[in-house]
Amino acid sequence: MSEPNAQKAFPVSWEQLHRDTRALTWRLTAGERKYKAIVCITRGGLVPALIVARELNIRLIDTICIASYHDYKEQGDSQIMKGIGPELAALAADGGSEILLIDDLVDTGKTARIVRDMLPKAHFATVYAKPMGRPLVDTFVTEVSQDTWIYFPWDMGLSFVPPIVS
Ligand SMILES: O=P(O)(O)OC[C@H]1O[C@H](OP(=O)(O)OP(=O)(O)O)[C@H](O)[C@@H]1O
Ligand code: HPA
Ligand SMILES: [Mg+2]
Repeated sequence: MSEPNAQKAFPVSWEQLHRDTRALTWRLTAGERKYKAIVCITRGGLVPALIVARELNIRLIDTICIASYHDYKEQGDSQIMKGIGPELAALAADGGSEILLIDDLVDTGKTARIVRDMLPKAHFATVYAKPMGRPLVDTFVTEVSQDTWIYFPWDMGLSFVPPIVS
């Protein structure tokens, strides 16, 4: 689990996230598997899922709603607020072999473990991964160290930066 005072910061712009998610999609197309539906883990998986769905021309998209970080950077108990819907019941029946699970990142792997238990045969893809969660992900793009905090564009805004030399 990331500490509140992670040593390193890894800020990601909208453009970089778009590029990295496209790179994730290229990796996904390198395999033989074809997917009939995307299940994204809210909320962080929503933006990557949009981009992957557009690139793979998948229009059947569902969510698993999990909240595990209730305060800024502090991990609380995981809470499943919504599972997959009845429309995907047939696809989920064999464990989800034709389902692509998408999240923005794996950190400790706690969220990944929950969704893997729900859909053990689904392909689990994230844009970013930290070492603790990495073994739980099938495909990802960029690994950062465990003591790095990834700042997503929806959590940031433009602000003044003081000069290096003042
Ligand atoms: O590997 P873990 O230690 O479980 O951490 C990874 C999860 O934490 C974040 O979600 P969060 O629960 O903060 O909710 P959010 O997606 O709504 O921001 C992130 O989007 C992943 O889903
Ligand atoms: O590094 C992170 N950044 C943003 N959200 C997160 N949730 C778990 N780890 C992270
Ligand atoms: Mg999340």
